[in-house]
Amino acid sequence: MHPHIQKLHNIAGKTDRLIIGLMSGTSLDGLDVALCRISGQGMETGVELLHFDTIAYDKTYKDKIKSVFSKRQVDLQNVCLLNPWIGELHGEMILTCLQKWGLDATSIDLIASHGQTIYHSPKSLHQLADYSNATLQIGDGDHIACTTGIITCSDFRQKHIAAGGEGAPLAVYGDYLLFSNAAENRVMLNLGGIANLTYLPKSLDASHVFSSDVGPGNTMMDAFVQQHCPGQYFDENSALALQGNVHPGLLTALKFHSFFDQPLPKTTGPELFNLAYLQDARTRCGVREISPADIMATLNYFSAEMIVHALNICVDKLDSYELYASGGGVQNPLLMKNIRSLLGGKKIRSTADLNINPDAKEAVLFAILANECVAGGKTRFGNMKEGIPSITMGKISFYD
Ligand SMILES: Nc1ncnc2c1ncn2[C@@H]1O[C@H](COP(=O)(O)OP(=O)(O)OP(=O)(O)O)[C@@H](O)[C@H]1O
Ligand SMILES: CC(=O)N[C@H]1[C@@H]2OC[C@@H](O2)[C@@H](O)[C@@H]1O[C@H](C)C(=O)O
Repeated sequence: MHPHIQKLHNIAGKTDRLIIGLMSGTSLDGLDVALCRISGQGMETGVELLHFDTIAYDKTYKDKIKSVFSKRQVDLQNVCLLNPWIGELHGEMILTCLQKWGLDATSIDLIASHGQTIYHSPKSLHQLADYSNATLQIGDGDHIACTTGIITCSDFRQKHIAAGGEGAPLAVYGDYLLFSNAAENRVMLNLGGIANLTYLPKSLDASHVFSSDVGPGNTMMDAFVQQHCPGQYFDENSALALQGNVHPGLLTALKFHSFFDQPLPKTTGPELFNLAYLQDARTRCGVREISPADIMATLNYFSAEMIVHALNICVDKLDSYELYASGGGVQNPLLMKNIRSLLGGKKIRSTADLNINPDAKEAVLFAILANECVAGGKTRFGNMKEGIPSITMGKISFYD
């Protein structure tokens, strides 16, 4: 047996594992790095979040990614160069975190790397008969493994597509293992660039778990701020949106898209919800002059309304449920206020109430996917109808 297979076998046999989960999302704000101690597997999974940091991306990084991000026409050499470049950079960022936390790479069992999505194209977007759902994450795992000397599990989304899914949302797998609770129905709402939700029935029946993207979270607001306020990346504390009013005509035009008529589950990304989408809605609503503050107030309300629309479909026949939010959008006060008021004042909890920092949640969930990849795989979701194939995801990279 190759010594590295033996090493993996030993890791799989441990009672708990130190796993670093990485998430670099659609907002391109930074790399989320979550060091987790994970015990058990499946419904017996236990997680302790030992350290969490977001390593902010500098302007150079953002510009490099933006040159290929969610664009149909790109310089292919650029994509080729960025794939190892991001892997090495993410590896170096991990080494920086480990130094800061006073830990040696040899003490870490695994890295779970999401990579950087540069294009997400479910069939509903490309509509090409000869092709299936497709998604592309770069930042290759071999480069992370060789840079850090830590076995790396990466590229989780391809298996999901190979098994008939759309490659997302994957959070549902970890949400189910970590947050399902027999005392209450739960909806986990992640407010990232794209908003998504997971429904966790109190029956704990994996075949009734449900998950879907629902539309834009922050992505259109971020894109508009970046265009309108050079040097700013997002509408900090809703400052711009709070100065404006919702423009009813623009709101109606924004909501008029076939994506919102498609049944759940579905997935999407900035390939659809971008400045061109906004421009198209502005043209269709026919009003030339709308102030930037009104546009931002309208985009904010648009995200909230479409999130609540999907949420209401998802919880339609339930007597009761508790809502737990996570992701950067939790820090957008107007977005939270709009969601709350559209839900009739319902209390919105945070995953902090479940002991997981809402900013760290997605990185932790990828650590759980890696744990399942090496030591789990026994949970049967078994309801392919709902886009959640019963599979183990991730590819293993050794450093030797
Ligand atoms: N103080 C704040 N005020 C307003 N918005 C904020 C604030 N802090 C963070 N955000 C929003 O959160 C975003 C980052 O969210 P997050 O890190 O969850 O996104 P992501 O992981 O890239 O997204 P995704 O889950 O779609 O991949 C920022 O781009 C911004 O829109
Ligand atoms: C293709 C891709 O990267 N999708 C992301 C994105 O960001 C949010 C939403 O769109 C979600 O579907 C997904 O990420 C989370 C982590 C998921 O798969 O659950």
